[in-house]
Amino acid sequence: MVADHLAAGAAGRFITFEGIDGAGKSSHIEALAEWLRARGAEVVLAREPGGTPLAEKLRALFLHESMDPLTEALLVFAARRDHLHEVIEPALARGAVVLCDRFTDSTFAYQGAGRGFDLAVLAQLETWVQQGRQPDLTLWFDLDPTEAARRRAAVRSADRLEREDEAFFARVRDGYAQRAQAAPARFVRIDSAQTREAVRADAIRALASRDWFPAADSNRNDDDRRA
Ligand SMILES: Nc1ncnc2c1ncn2[C@@H]1O[C@H](COP(=O)(O)OP(=O)(O)O)[C@@H](O)[C@H]1O
Ligand SMILES: Cc1cn([C@H]2C[C@H](O)[C@@H](COP(=O)(O)OP(=O)(O)O)O2)c(=O)[nH]c1=O
Repeated sequence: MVADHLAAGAAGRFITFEGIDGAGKSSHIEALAEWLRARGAEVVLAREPGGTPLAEKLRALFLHESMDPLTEALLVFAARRDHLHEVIEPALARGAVVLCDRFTDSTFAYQGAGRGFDLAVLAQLETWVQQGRQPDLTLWFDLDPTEAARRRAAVRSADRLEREDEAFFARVRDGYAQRAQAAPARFVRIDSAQTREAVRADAIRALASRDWFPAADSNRNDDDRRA
């Protein structure tokens, strides 16, 4: 059970990456993982929907089959439940840093704000599935939908959600803004219209500002430093 891990006192950090498709979040996850490893962290890379064999099967259904918004929500939360149980909670319990490409803010933004699905039902599913688990930090890569569509078109063919129009992505973006406003201590907004280098620097600054990850040198004890 998820709750068993929580009861054991999870020591790790759970960091999520959010934004509309094409905003640039996936481009920076590996660099942030390297930054964390340089500070001695065990890093677990994850994505949603997906991250376990079962959740990856649900991801394939979710991305390629038509379905109504409740079915979408149930599928992503089913995948999330398996992912939490099999990967995220055990990793946090052993002190790892989990970097997850999308999590429940995506559900509120896409199924809630984008599709117009009932936010109260999503909140109920969130409670059942997560049992109190929330990200410690969420990096929101924020980009204008027109520019995001341009970036996507340059590099990949669209899946079912990416074929939605710009009005849909404008609503999804508003959905993120609402989630950020409701949880300002957890969210850091990153201006993704900047160059890749500037976006990466902002993302690293957001991690560094938390004081959770001391530089490798400061892990040494005083005797080491005097030597
Ligand atoms: N700051 C940036 N400026 C211009 N292009 C970018 C920037 N960041 C990412 N890209 C490009 O935009 C595309 C989408 O980026 P990606 O990281 O896959 O977005 P996401 O994971 O948010 O959907 C990729 O081709 C990527 O190289
Ligand atoms: C996690 C999640 C993703 N999604 C959507 C957002 C994306 O369009 C799609 C797959 O996410 P992702 O693999 O992150 O796509 P990308 O690399 O293009 O950002 O699933 C939801 O609609 N609800 C959710 O709860």
